[in-house]
Amino acid sequence: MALMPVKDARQRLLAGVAPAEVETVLLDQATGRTLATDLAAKRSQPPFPASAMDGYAVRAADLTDLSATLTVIGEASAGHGFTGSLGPLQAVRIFTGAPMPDGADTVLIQENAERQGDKVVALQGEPKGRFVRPLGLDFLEGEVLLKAGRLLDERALSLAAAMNHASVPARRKPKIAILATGDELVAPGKEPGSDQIVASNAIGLAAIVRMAGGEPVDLGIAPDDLPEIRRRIGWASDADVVTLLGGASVGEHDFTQQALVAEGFELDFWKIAMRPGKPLMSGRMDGRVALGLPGNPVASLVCARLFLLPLIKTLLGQADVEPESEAAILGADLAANDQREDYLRARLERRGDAWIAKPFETQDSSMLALMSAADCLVIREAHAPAAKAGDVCRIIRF
Ligand SMILES: Nc1nc2c(c(=O)[nH]1)N[C@H]1C(S)=C(S)[C@@H](COP(=O)(O)OP(=O)(O)OC[C@H]3O[C@@H](n4cnc5c(N)ncnc54)[C@H](O)[C@@H]3O)O[C@H]1N2
Ligand code: MOO
Repeated sequence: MALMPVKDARQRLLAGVAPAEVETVLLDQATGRTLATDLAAKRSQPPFPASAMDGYAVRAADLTDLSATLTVIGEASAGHGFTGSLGPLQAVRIFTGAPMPDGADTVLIQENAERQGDKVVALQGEPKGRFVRPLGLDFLEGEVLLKAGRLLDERALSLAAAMNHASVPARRKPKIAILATGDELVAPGKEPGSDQIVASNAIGLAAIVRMAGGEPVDLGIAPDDLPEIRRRIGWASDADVVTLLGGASVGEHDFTQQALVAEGFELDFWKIAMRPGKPLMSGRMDGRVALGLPGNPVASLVCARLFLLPLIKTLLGQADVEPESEAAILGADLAANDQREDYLRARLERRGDAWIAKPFETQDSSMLALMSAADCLVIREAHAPAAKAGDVCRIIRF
């Protein structure tokens, strides 16, 4: 049976997924959230023509004759404007950020002025408007500066504050329930039995969810037992996405699919043309998504990056949800590929202007140490012909 191509599977997973609801979030709580609606400036910045330097507010025309002496009639500093008006051959001592006094059009910086008592002499002329920031130089009231779908990072949040928003409309954090399955699993820090290993996938998944702006909901570890897996899926009735780890393959202890269907999810796809990640599965119920990730730890993390991450971004209403890839130079020969699109763990090295991606010789999907040592994934398309070191390839950086 032909396996479903990775791109088709992702398209199907994301089709019809609506963004989560909007909530109002205080700016200092909004880091990493996603803006839900366009945001317009409530004020102009600067709200007045302002000095960009420390010096003297003057009229440029008065500096054409350098023998002229100007009289200092007052002072303007940030937060304390000069209330009067400046006439010919007058100057106001001014500091960075202060409003320009009426009548002044130029700032003479103090390095280019000689002050004696209440008099000041210019050491050089200045063009009109020098060192003056016009009203609205940064932005004008009413301008839409942040678009819906924008990730609220330090730049967006500073701008929202400058626009005089104390809070922003943001998408609710999508709830991503995570259930590990397998008789062999014990939680990190516990003593595994002789046939057991430590469960690692849920920890990595939760990290990806948090970094993407979602809220992980830990459903713990279920044994390979259908009723218990179903019971735990039931705990997640308010989750946007239910993620099951392991049990996705064809073995007699693989219950993921059965459990999801028994809980009312309609299976959308199962098995894709991807390595690692072949047994990936997705289902739907009333707008909620179920994702069955393969148990092999590397497969689980690669699938999370390629499927869960775009899903969370879609739930957050972000625009560019597809995994970002870039060109690099292959650092090793590779054999022709089969029908599964391959995501090879690789090291990245800078050589001159180019990035060289060297896949590890071993690509077993159980090997977390190599996964954590990798800088990127090299993408090998399905049926790609053999490639040589020095060929161009595409990579996804970590
Ligand atoms: N006959 C076939 N066998 C397998 C196929 C196949 O097509 N035909 N596919 C293989 C591929 S590819 C993968 S990937 C695995 C995935 O199988 P499952 O999703 O059913 O995963 P499990 O069997 O439950 O576990 C696989 C492996 O991963 C370990 N594991 C599971 N959960 C965790 C966890 N939370 N943390 C750490 N490690 C975990 C588990 O102990 C197993 O070693 O199937 C192949 N088989
Ligand atoms: O595709 Mo599995 O994910 O080879 O390990």
